[in-house]
Amino acid sequence: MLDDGIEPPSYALPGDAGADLRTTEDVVLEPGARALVPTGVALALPEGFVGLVHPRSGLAVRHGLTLVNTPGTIDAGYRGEIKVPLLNTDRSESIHLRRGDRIAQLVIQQVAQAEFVRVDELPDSDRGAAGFGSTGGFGPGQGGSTPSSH
Ligand SMILES: O=c1ccn([C@H]2C[C@H](O)[C@@H](COP(=O)(O)OP(=O)(O)OP(=O)(O)O)O2)c(=O)[nH]1
Ligand SMILES: [Mg+2]
Repeated sequence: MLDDGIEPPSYALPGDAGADLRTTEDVVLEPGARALVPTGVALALPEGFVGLVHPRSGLAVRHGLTLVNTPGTIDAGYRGEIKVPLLNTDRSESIHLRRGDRIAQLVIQQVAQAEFVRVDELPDSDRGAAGFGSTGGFGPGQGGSTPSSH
């Protein structure tokens, strides 16, 4: 920890995927504003792992708080302080965060590294090159389910 007054990342409940990260600073985010917020945490993740910084859904739903770059990528070799680019998506309410508040969550995963090579052709697949809504969306004419009217 880079800040002894701040709790290390912690899992709120046994089995949780995300360990909560806290802000070391009081922060006020005006509607639409963003701020790079320090967490007081620096890590040495083993090679082959990544830290992904995700928003907390409660703060997202209640206040519109999200991360500009969600999920943020913490490389295994990064030794600096984890910082979180917060964004207040609410159009009218500002968000007031206090030092020690849990602002985001860190999910640690194993990652594969690829070797990228040039080829003339790719092997066939069911999807092929179809994407970007090719299987349908929502609403009339989108090939998906139609929401009930209200
Ligand atoms: O939300 C984030 C995202 C990244 N980082 C740190 C850890 C990460 O290893 C480093 C680089 O992040 P990223 O690769 O996403 O940024 P970049 O713009 O590609 O910078 P770089 O050129 O340093 O890789 O910044 C954070 O502290 N918080
Ligand atoms: Mg990078």
